[in-house]
Amino acid sequence: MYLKNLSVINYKNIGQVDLHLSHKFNCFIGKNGMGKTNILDTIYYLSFCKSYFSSSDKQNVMHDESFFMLQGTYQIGESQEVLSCGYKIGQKKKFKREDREYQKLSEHIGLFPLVLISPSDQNLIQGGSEARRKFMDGVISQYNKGFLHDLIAYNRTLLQRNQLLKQFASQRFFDEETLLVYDQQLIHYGGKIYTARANFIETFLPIFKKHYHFICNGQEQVDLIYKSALHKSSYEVLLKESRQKDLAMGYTTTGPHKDDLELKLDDYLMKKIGSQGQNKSYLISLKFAQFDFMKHLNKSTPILVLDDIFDKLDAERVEQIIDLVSKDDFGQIFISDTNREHIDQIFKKKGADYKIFQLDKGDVSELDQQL
Ligand SMILES: Nc1ncnc2c1ncn2[C@@H]1O[C@H](COP(=O)(O)OP(=O)(O)OP(=O)(O)O)[C@@H](O)[C@H]1O
Repeated sequence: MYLKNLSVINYKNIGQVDLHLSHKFNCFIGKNGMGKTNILDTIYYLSFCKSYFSSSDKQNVMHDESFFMLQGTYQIGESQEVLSCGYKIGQKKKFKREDREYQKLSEHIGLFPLVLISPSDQNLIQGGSEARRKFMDGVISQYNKGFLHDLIAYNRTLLQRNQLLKQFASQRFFDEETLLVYDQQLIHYGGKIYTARANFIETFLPIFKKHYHFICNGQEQVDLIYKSALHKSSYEVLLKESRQKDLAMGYTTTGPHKDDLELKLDDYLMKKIGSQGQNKSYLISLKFAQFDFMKHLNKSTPILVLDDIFDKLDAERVEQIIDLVSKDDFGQIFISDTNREHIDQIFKKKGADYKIFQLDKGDVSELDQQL
């Protein structure tokens, strides 16, 4: 599957654009703030029915305009499919596959798989544990349909249990029976979440290591360690042990909602010692492993979107990455960069099929390839 044509009207600073794309590499180059990320975001949007960067659709409409339109024509084997999304400020967005409008946008997720890597993903390494739980849960949800349901049920129960604990504290009473009902539900769903995450990391780790080794040319050792209080005791025991603490604090202090994924580089915490280039290589390897996972599960090669990933990487690592994604394991790739020189040279060397587009204040023009 690949995106053959892309049309955009009024999406952020992109006024009107119609692009015919390469089935392999498409590079968007231009100075800072010209709209490279915005174009990549429209491609993400067509796969996920939302922007990667802004949670409100109103923010995605070009200033002083009232709507945006996106349309993508995908080549899938011998046939073509058109996805389109229209949003008018103040109205519900309309997302269509061919001419059929989705009633539930969740039906669309996963059908046009895509993996995006952006500088904002650094949060996965530098941020708190929530970002890493989200990453694990996001990948698991793509292949384990029951997982999302368990996660939602767990979070809902957690919220209710926390409200109850707060009530106990503020109204100075204690109702063990109700607390135990919530405990039973947390134990049920929490146990499933824990098992799913543990199994996931076991399978994911060797794939991640393989990618990191390739990118850094085998010079550094990496590890991912799933941290959970449930390693030591059952959730039932943990909840009993922490009850007094929970009552004092007014919230649930232990459980899978506190899990983390420790990211290690040569036995040290990545967050503490990673250079900017190592951080980037780490992030790319995590996302490439996610790509492998999705490809295997969907039996369809995801589109890969690389937003500004080469900055801070040395020439050797850039070449290793391009080498890797040039292989047939990867399908269509979108890249943004401020500098065309190395991109042209590397693709020439690889003999890859590619197109280069120049972004200038939201206008896009296709450039001739350099000889
Ligand atoms: N709703 C909007 N309407 C008009 N312009 C917008 C809107 N939202 C964002 N912009 C503009 O989009 C530009 C940023 O575009 P983008 O993030 O795609 O840049 P970029 O080319 O990726 O830059 P960099 O190389 O710095 O990452 C900014 O100039 C910003 O003002």
